Amino acid sequence: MSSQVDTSAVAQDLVLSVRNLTVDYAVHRSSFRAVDDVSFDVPRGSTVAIVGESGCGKSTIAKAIVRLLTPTSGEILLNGQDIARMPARQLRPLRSKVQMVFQDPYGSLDPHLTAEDIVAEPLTLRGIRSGKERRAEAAKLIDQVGLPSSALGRRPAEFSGGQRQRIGIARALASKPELLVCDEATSALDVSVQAQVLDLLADIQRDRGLTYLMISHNLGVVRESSSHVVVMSKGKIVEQGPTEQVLTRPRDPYTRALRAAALDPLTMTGRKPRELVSRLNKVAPQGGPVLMEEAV
Ligand SMILES: Nc1ncnc2c1ncn2[C@@H]1O[C@H](COP(=O)(O)OP(=O)(O)OP(=O)(O)O)[C@@H](O)[C@H]1O
Repeated sequence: MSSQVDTSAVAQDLVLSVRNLTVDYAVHRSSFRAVDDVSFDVPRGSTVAIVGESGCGKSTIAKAIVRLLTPTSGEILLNGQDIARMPARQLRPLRSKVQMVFQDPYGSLDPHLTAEDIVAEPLTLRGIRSGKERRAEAAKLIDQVGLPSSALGRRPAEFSGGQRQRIGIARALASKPELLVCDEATSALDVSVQAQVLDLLADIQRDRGLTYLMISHNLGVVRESSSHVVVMSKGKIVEQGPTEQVLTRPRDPYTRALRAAALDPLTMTGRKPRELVSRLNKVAPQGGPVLMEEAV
């Protein structure tokens, strides 16, 4: 691992540049390639989305970026510095710069802690340790995500899904990150609540100049929130570019099939028609897992 800074990424003002990323999981005595030679850039202040069917490797990329796992090969340049295989000790001061908002607002918050404690936890990364300062900062963050101050003393079970996701966002903001990785951050929510959370994320981005990497299987969310999109299938990128262009004039047959599936009224009602699945499998790259019906 090199601690050198990549000057081309810095010159282009890329918060994140993922280059030739490959991730293998150990499975029994063998290994499974979940992400295969993936490269994309995330310019400062932008929102880049990664889209693709379940199992295509989206969360694995997210986990590699926040270093919940160490990739097999490739580079993850954060502000030009490769963190892909950086040792924990060196990584610690960079932890505050990248935060993650998880899919499941029910499972990702500690049920025993109050909203104040949850939001205050990452303040340690900024060296904020005094109780008074932590309480004041947590109150500010809770206000920024549109929750009343009375929320501070309540525990996760006392909130709705959308409110819980707001707490998750407040927690993610507490360390003053430069990059938020939102892994299916709205997919557990009702459509109207989903829109409110996306609006909140857009407001926060405007106010703070934050950069987002949005991971979603939902093309509607991708269209709504991102300027660039990376389309993945079976661990590989099949197409990437400006969101509007990729979604309105997809070049790759897989993207076209994904779009057709998203527009299909049967899919929108939650049913998984067999023919759509087989259509997606026909146009997906060779190798990797076969798309299951329930994955559409
Ligand atoms: N710890 C693991 N060990 C072995 N295989 C794994 C592990 N985690 C994920 N995989 C496999 O790697 C592939 C990619 O998984 P990943 O969770 O990244 O997909 P995804 O696109 O995020 O899917 P979803 O949208 O359902 O979350 C899948 O085939 C999955 O079964």
